[in-house]
Amino acid sequence: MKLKELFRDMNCQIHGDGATEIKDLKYDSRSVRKGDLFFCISGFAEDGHKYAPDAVKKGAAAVVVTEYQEHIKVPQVIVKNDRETMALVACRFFGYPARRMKMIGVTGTNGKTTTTYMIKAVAEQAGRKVGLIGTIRNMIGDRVLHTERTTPESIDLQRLLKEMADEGCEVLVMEVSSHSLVLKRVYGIDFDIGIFTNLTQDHLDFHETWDNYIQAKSMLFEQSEISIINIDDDSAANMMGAAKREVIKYSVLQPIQYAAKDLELTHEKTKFTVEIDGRDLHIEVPIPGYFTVYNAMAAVVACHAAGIDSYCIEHGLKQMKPVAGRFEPLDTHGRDFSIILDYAHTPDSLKNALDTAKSFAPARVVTIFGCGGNRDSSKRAIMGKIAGERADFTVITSDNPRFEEPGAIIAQIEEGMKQTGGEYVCIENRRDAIEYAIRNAKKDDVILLAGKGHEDYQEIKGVKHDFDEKVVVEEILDRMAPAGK
Ligand SMILES: CC(=O)N[C@H]1[C@@H](OP(=O)(O)OP(=O)(O)OC[C@H]2O[C@@H](n3ccc(=O)[nH]c3=O)[C@H](O)[C@@H]2O)O[C@H](CO)[C@@H](O)[C@@H]1O[C@H](C)C(=O)N[C@@H](C)C(=O)N[C@H](CCC(=O)O)C(=O)O
Ligand SMILES: Nc1ncnc2c1ncn2[C@@H]1O[C@H](COP(=O)(O)OP(=O)(O)OP(=O)(O)O)[C@@H](O)[C@H]1O
Ligand SMILES: N[C@H](CCC[C@H](N)C(=O)O)C(=O)O
Ligand SMILES: [Mg+2]
Repeated sequence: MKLKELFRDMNCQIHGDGATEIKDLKYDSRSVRKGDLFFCISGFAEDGHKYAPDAVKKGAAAVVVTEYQEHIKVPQVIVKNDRETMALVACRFFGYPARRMKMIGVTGTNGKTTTTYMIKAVAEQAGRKVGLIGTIRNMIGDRVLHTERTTPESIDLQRLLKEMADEGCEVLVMEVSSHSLVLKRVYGIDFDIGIFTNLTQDHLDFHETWDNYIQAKSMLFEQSEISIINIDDDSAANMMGAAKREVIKYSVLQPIQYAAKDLELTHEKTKFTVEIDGRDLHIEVPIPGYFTVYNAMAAVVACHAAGIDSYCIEHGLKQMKPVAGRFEPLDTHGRDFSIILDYAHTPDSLKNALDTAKSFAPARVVTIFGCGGNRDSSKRAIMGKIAGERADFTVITSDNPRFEEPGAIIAQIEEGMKQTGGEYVCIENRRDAIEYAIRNAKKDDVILLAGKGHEDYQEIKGVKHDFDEKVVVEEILDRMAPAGK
C-alpha cells in the first residue's frame, strides 16, 4: 500500500514521496525490514525517535514521527498522536479485519480470561469458529498461538485479527486490559459487544489514581455497540455513562431482567438459573466460586446478545473445560489433601479465591502467594491482611519479582499480615514455599497456590526462568512417599 493511501484523510503532514510503497508496519526498530513503515513511539522508558536512524539503516521505507527528524533521508509523516495514528493506520493496512467478525471485548479487573473462555465454549457449541485473544494464549479455533501480552500492541493485534478473519473466525472474543485502552492498542475497533466484569484495586503503578483507572476501563464502552454491565459493581454507573449506544445490565444481587437466581455452589461446579426470553435457563459451569456466577452471567448475556440460542448457552457452559490456572484442582495422586492452582493476584481476587476455598474446605485453608515486582505496590499489604484474615495458614513467598528485591516485597505483604494475628511463615524461594506447604499438609487441608496460575516461568531481573507450578507440584509429590504410606 502507498504511504499516502495509508494516511488518507488523517490529520498529518507527509514530507517526501507519498507514493512510497509500504510493505509492513513496525513499532520496534529491532524488527524492521526493508520496505517497512516505522512508527516512532514516545514511550515511558524510551523515545522511539531515537531509533529512527537505526530503522532507516535496516531498510525502513518511511517513518512516522511527532516531530520532524533532521537527519532522516526517507519520507516522514508528522502526526499529533503517535499511538492513536498507529492504531488507525494498522486497521487500514490490514483491511479492517474486525469488521469481518462479531467482536466481543471484555474488560474489568478480574474475570476477563475466564469470561472469554466461557464465551468461546458457547459460541463453538453454536458451531461458530472463534478467535480468542488474552492472557494465557491466543487461539484460532483449537490452534494455539503464544502471547506475551493480555492485549497486543495495535499493529500486532490487527495482524492477528486479519489472520483470524482469514481463517474463517466468525466470533472474536478478547480481553481488553486497561493498559491497552490507555495506550490505544484497540483504538479504531468497533466492538459489537463490550463487557464490564468488575473494578477493584490493581495497576495503580500505571494509572496512578483510582479515577484514572475507572476512566481507562470505561473507554471500551465508548467504542461498543452494546455495553454489557455488571451493575452490582460500584463503578457500573461510570461504565454506563460512557456507553456509546445500548446498555444491557446483569446482576446477581438485584431483581432486574438479567439476574442470576437459585445459586448452588459446590467445590466442583457452579449452578444457577437466569430467565432469557421468558424461559429459565439452567446454567451449570465446572468452575467453583461465587465469582463464577458473575463471569457466567456476563457470558450468558453476551452470547444471547450475539444471537446464540439458549440450548447452546446451557450446553456450551456445561461441557466447557476448566480454565488453566483459574481455581484449577491439581492431582494429588490419592493423598488426603487437595491443591488448587489459581491466578488471584489482586486483593479482590485473593479474597474471592480464599472465601471459595473456605466455603467447602473440610479442614484448614493454607495459601501460598507473593506479589509481582514493578507492579502496584500498594496492593501488597492489603493482600497480606486478606490472607491473614481468611487463610488458616499462609506461606508468603515470591511471585515474579522482576527488578525488585523479593525480600522487600515480602516485607510489604508481611506488614498487612501482622495486623491480623494470622499464622504465617515467609519462604522467599517459591519452590521451597510450595514444598513446605505440601510436606506440612494435614488431612483434608486445601492448599491454594495463588498468583501465578497458568504462568510457566518466574521472571527475575529480566530473565524468565522455567517455573510451571503444575510441574513443580508433581516433582514435589514424586519425591514424597506415595499416598497411604
Ligand atoms: C506500561 C506498558 O504497557 N508499556 C508498554 C509500552 O511501553 P513503553 O511505552 O514504555 O515503550 P518504551 O519501552 O518506552 O519504548 C518506546 C518505543 O520505542 C521502541 N524501541 C525501543 C527500543 C529499541 O531498541 N527500539 C525501539 O524501536 C519500542 O518498541 C516502543 O515502540 O509499549 C511497549 C510496546 O508496545 C510495550 O511492550 C510495553 O509493555 C510493557 C512491556 C508491559 O509490561 N506492559 C504490561 C504492564 C501490560 O501491558 N499489561 C497488560 C495486562 C494487564 C492485566 O492483565 O491486567 C497487557 O495488556 O498485557
Ligand atoms: N468475577 C471475578 N471477580 C473476582 N475475582 C475473580 C473473578 N473471576 C475470577 N476471579 C479470580 O481472579 C483470578 C483471575 O481470573 P481471570 O484470569 O479470569 O481474570 P483476568 O481479569 O483475566 O486477570 P488478568 O488481569 O491478570 O488478565 C482467578 O484465578 C480468580 O481467583
Ligand atoms: N496481568 C497481570 C499479571 C500479574 C501476574 C502476577 N503473577 C504478577 O506477576 O504480578 C499484570 O501484568 O499485572
Ligand atoms: Mg486475563
